[in-house]
This record gives sequence, structure tokens and C-alpha cells, in this order.
Amino acid sequence: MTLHINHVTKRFGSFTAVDDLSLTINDKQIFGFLGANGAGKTTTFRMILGLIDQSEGQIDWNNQTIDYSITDKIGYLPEERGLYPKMKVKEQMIYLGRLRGMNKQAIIKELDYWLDRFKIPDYKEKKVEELSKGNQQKIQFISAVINQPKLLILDEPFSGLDPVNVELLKEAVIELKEKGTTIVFSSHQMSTVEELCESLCIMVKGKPVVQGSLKDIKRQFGKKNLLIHAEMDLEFLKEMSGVVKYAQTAEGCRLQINNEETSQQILTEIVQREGFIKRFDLLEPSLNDIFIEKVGESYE
Ligand SMILES: Nc1ncnc2c1ncn2[C@@H]1O[C@H](COP(=O)(O)OP(=O)(O)OP(=O)(O)O)[C@@H](O)[C@H]1O
Repeated sequence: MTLHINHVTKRFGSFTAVDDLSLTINDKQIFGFLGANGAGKTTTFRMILGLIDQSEGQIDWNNQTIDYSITDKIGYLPEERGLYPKMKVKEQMIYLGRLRGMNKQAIIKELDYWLDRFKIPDYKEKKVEELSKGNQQKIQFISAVINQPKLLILDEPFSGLDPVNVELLKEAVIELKEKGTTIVFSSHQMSTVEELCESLCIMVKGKPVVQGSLKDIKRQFGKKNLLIHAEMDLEFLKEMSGVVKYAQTAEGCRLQINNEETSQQILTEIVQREGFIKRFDLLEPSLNDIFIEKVGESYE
């Protein structure tokens, strides 16, 4: 059940929100959709779901266009959350589940399971407006997965959640993937994307500027990070060739370097200066580094 996005463009009048986007999202994986504000993520989700039409190109899932005939296999957490504040959680879920062709018994079974998982079993009979923002978000998430979707689209699912709830939601997403759901989600939290996604795409002004597996993206980026804690003044590293960025942090001196050879040169230099090294870690670039460089370029 692969999701194919093939040369898709979306124009609103003369403005191009998504510009010739092509992506293949494989079965049973978690795919991260990243980009600055206004990059075109939500617009792409709406096109995938058939909520708006693309101006050009084609989108299909399992070789068919997504339309009302397969809503029972799709889950969607929209960016603009939309629960009925006056309705009780249980009534709301029955209503939304019925719209997806589920029977009442199956809805309640799923609801009980998820309320337990999210540690809010007592909220079934509460009105949505009585819940905190984070708990409302959990209910909204449950409404997206109540029908055990095969394809789940989550628009910024972690925004506004505290760290404990972020963990609960992450575990839920991993569990759904393990049970066979393909998950596409957008987020501005790079560390979460890094933890969850096998593959991702970074959008800039409607165009994908980076895409592929996280491993390949990091390898292709080339630059590495170096964390050094040494009993000596390391300021001289700022001027060394191959050092792209230099910062003093609580952990030590954090550098971005061009390649691994630079780390050898730095090590030799410190030893020659008779510095006492407590820590010398060569690290993969973080997704945050990659995002800042790729998206930052577009602001220049
Ligand atoms: N219905 C619309 N009419 C006109 N312009 C629109 C419409 N929907 C979106 N846009 C524009 O398209 C661009 C992409 O918007 P979109 O919501 O897809 O971005 P996004 O990547 O989801 O951003 P964010 O991270 O802020 O949620 C924006 O410039 C937005 O103003």
C-alpha cells in the first residue's frame, strides 16, 4: 500500500503553495514531513486526503485515488483541531466512528483501549470543553485512529503537549506502525522526527529540498559534529580550517566540522599543545543542523 505523490503542484490564484512535489512513501513506515511555516505541508496533506484538488500531478495510495469510498482506512489529525466542545468524549467518538462505518461496540472497545493507554480512562463521560488542551489533543488523536487506519496523516501531532504526553503519543505512533499503519506526520520538533522517522522530506517554499532515508540524508550532508571537553582554551579552533561552527556549551566545546579528517587534525593540534582531553566525541549531524542549513539558505 504505497503512497505515490507524482509531480504535484498546488496553486492558489497566482501563488504556488506546492511546487512539483514527487514522493513515494512506503508501506508500514513513519514518514516525516518538515519545513518552515508556510512551506506547504498542510496543503500537501489536504491534497493527499482529497480535501482540496491539486492543480497538477497525481496522488494515489494503493493504486487508487483517496476519496470517500476508503475513508474507513484513513485517519487524519488536522492542524486546526476540530472537536465539538459541548459533546461528551464518548458521544463524540461514537459520532465520528459511525461516520467511518464502525459499529458502536467496536467504537467503545477502541475508545476504552486508547483512554487507558493515554491514562485518562475517566474522561469518557466528560465534555470536551472540560478537558485541558493537551488532553483534548489526545482525544483528537484517538478520533484519528479509532478506525484502525491503514494510512494515518498527523498534522503537528506533538505541538502543545508536555514531555510526558509527547512520550505517550510517540509510543502510540510506534505501536500503530508495528501493527501495519503507514504514518505521515509534520512536526517542527526535530528530535522527535529523528527518533520516529525512517524517511523524511524537508520542504522549502513548496519544493522538497531534502528527501530520502534519515541515514542517507545524514551521510550526504557530510558535515559532522564534534564535542570536546578539554582542560585548555579551545578558542584557537575557531580559526582552524574545516571548522564551520564553534560554540561553547555547558557540555564543552561543540563544533561543526567539514569532515572526519578535520577531527584528526584537531586532535593532533590539542595533543601538540599538551591539552588534557576529558571528552572527544565525533557525532553525526543532527536533523536540526540539516534543517537549519537547508531551510536557512532559503531565507538568505
Ligand atoms: N486556501 C488557501 N488560499 C490561499 N493561500 C493558501 C491557502 N491555503 C494555504 N495557502 C498558502 O499556502 C502556503 C502553504 O501553506 P500551508 O498551510 O500548507 O503551510 P505549512 O507548511 O503547513 O505551514 P505551517 O508549518 O505554518 O503549518 C502558505 O503561504 C499559505 O498562506
